[in-house]
This record gives sequence, structure tokens and C-alpha cells, in this order.
Amino acid sequence: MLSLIHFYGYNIPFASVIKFSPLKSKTRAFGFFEGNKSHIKLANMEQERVEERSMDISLKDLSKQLEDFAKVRNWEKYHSPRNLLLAMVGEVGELSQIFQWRGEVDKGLPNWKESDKEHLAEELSDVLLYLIRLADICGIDLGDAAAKKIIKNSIKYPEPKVFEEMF
Ligand SMILES: Nc1ccn([C@H]2C[C@H](O)[C@@H](COP(=O)(O)OP(=O)(O)OP(=O)(O)O)O2)c(=O)n1
Repeated sequence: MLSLIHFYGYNIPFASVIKFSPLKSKTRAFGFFEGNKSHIKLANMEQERVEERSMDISLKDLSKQLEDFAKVRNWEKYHSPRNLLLAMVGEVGELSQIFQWRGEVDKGLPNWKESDKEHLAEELSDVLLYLIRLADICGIDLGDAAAKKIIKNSIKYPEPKVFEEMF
């Protein structure tokens, strides 16, 4: 017989607790709850909506989410350009620590543990989120600026001509 764990009034099959991954399956795990309650379906729909949206999320979306995040916590007073820059540099340090003392790392990180990859994804995200917030607070449209910079780069570093590629 499947063993059940009691959690906030719900009986959860033990197997689903083992599968539980806090990063990806937070609400999907609710689908394993006993019964057919409508809020379970809603939780699953919300999870699907978040996963769909995260596939093509824009810098503007992230910027708005960060603005709301700071607003509801009354943290706007801390989000000055200088504080955000220092916070971002701190996160770059945390990102660097992941690679520290490992020697050269193969592309795709084939020999890394899943937990190390998840940690890397989190630190990369922290750097990106502070960068986006910094740009927003400085009144810079980062998507627009980055697209313009790519064009500028291609003018500064033109593609090699065909005969140059032959030699
Ligand atoms: N004043 C703050 C504090 C945090 N954050 C957000 C942006 C980052 O994505 C994340 C950073 O949170 P932490 O400072 O807790 O840093 P870590 O998540 O890296 O935790 P730790 O340093 O314990 O590993 O939270 C924010 O927007 N404004």
C-alpha cells in the first residue's frame, strides 16, 4: 500500500515528496494530493502559466516584476543606483565562487551535479536581476540599449570577407 504523509490537512503520497523539487515542481506537487479539489487544479494551472511565461519572458517583464517586488516590501529606498551596483558586484562574486578552484570547465557542464547547476542558475539570475533593476533605476531601457550595442559592435568588428576566411 502507498504510504501517505500528513501535511496541512492533506495526505500526500510519500513518492511525491521524494520527487519534490523546490525550484520547478513547487505547485505541481499539489497535483499529487488526494481528491479532486478545484484549488489543486488552479495551483497546477498557475504553475503551467508561470512555466509558459518564463519561456519568453522579456527584460521589461522582469523589470516590472522587480519594481513590484521592491514596492510591496517598501524597499525602493534601498534600490539606489550605487546600492544596486554594489549588490550586483556581490552577486558576481558569488557567481565566481562556483567556478573557483575547479580548473577549466567543459561547455554544458557535463560533469556537474544537478544541485551545482541549480546554484549556478540562481547566481546568474541574481546578477541579471540586479543589472535589470540598476538599468531601470537609471532610466535606461536595457533591451533597447543592448540591441543598439550589438549593431555598434558589428560595425566596429565587421564580418570577415570570404577570401580572408580561406587563409
Ligand atoms: N534589497 C534587496 C535584496 C534582495 N533582492 C533580490 C534580488 C536578488 O535576486 C536576490 C538577492 O537575495 P540575497 O541578498 O538573499 O542573496 P542570495 O539569494 O544570493 O542569498 P545568499 O547570499 O544567502 O546566497 O533578492 C532585492 O531585489 N533587493
